Amino acid sequence: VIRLSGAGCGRRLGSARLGSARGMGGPLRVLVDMDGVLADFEGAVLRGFLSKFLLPFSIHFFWRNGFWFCDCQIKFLFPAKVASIYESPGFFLGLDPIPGAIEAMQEMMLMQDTEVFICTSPLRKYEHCILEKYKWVEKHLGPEFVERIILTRDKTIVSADLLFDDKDTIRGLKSAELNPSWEHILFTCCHNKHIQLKPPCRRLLSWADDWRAIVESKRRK
Ligand SMILES: Cc1cn([C@H]2C[C@H](OP(=O)(O)O)[C@@H](CO)O2)c(=O)[nH]c1=O
Ligand SMILES: [Mg+2]
Repeated sequence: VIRLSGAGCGRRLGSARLGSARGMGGPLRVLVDMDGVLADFEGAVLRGFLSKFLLPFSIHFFWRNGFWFCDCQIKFLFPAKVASIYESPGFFLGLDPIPGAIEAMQEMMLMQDTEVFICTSPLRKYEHCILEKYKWVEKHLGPEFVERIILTRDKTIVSADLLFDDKDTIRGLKSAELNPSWEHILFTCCHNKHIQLKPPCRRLLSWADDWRAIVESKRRK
């Protein structure tokens, strides 16, 4: 294993491993984040906030006149109210799939020499989150994907070649791996689209973007 150090994408470059993330052999391993990549967390927060906390007419007025509140603003302005939305029963199960996500996962699952896992973190207040994430996967992707869920608060310790995740900085716990084995591909979401990535960090604009080229780029030369 040749360890490269270097910053980027909010994490240090992982080790440049010969072959795939597991040494010379084995299929290419792809981790796909759930919220913000497969399931539309941000859209549900925004809709939930608007329906639950009727915006005063004035904000509606601004709303109608183009002064949009995006989820980042409402999260900043009303954190407790926003938390009450995503901590409520049914929130995670009710999330809409991100456009193209289901089709992409089904295709990735069938790719030669490739294995895909859903790598997702639970909320600290996990009562509803965990079961509903599993139910969501079964509902939208089927039982074979439920077998492929990796639930962790620390994604840095999971060994893989690629991680598609909407978080700009993937932090682990105290024992976090400073050089995760995977390359983090930033999946574009409303909260990260303004971020200028430093090369060689890469971004996937949506599932309509060329995710297949990114996967193929990791195959052993
Ligand atoms: C609080 C919060 C959580 N989440 C998601 C991220 C994690 O899921 P995932 O790892 O699938 O992206 C989960 C726990 O933090 O909730 C958001 O996407 N936005 C938020 O504002
Ligand atoms: Mg996410």
